[in-house]
Amino acid sequence: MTPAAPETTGPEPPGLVVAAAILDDPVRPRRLLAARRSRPAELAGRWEFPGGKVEPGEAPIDALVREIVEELGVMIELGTELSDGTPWMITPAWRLRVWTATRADGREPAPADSHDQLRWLGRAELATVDWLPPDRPAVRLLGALLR
Ligand SMILES: Nc1nc2c([nH]c(=O)n2[C@H]2C[C@H](O)[C@@H](COP(=O)(O)OP(=O)(O)OP(=O)(O)O)O2)c(=O)[nH]1
Repeated sequence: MTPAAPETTGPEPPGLVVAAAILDDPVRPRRLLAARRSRPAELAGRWEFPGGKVEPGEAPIDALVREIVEELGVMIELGTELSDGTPWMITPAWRLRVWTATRADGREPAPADSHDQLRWLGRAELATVDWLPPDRPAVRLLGALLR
């Protein structure tokens, strides 16, 4: 019988990417904010939910609020988690969690370094941008949420 491998040599747990599906209104959402990546080269031009990687020791929700301030210059208030306990796979090493959100201050989101374009998409426009593949299940759920 092969002895069990010591736990310390087990695979690393996947890292977590957190992202926000920012809606124009918390009660009657009609539009979703999509962001076009400006980097790295292999992802530039693809559309996503703004967000980023959770740092070691950081709570996912804190990471998400931090990333949105850095990337768009706005404070958000989080709604429900679309991934609902089952993060979506990005690669074997990375998982994606997505929350709905709305703006908590009166500011209009503006792209910094990570994105070169933002677009508020209505339900009928959701399929008009080239979403990163891991985002597509969330985009489908949002299609049912928008009026
Ligand atoms: N931010 C974001 N990343 C996504 C989404 N969907 C998806 O597959 N990803 C992938 C793209 C990247 O490989 C990875 C996130 O990397 P990132 O570059 O946004 O993270 P970060 O801001 O923390 O930047 P860094 O530490 O890599 O410089 O997850 C999404 O909706 N939002």
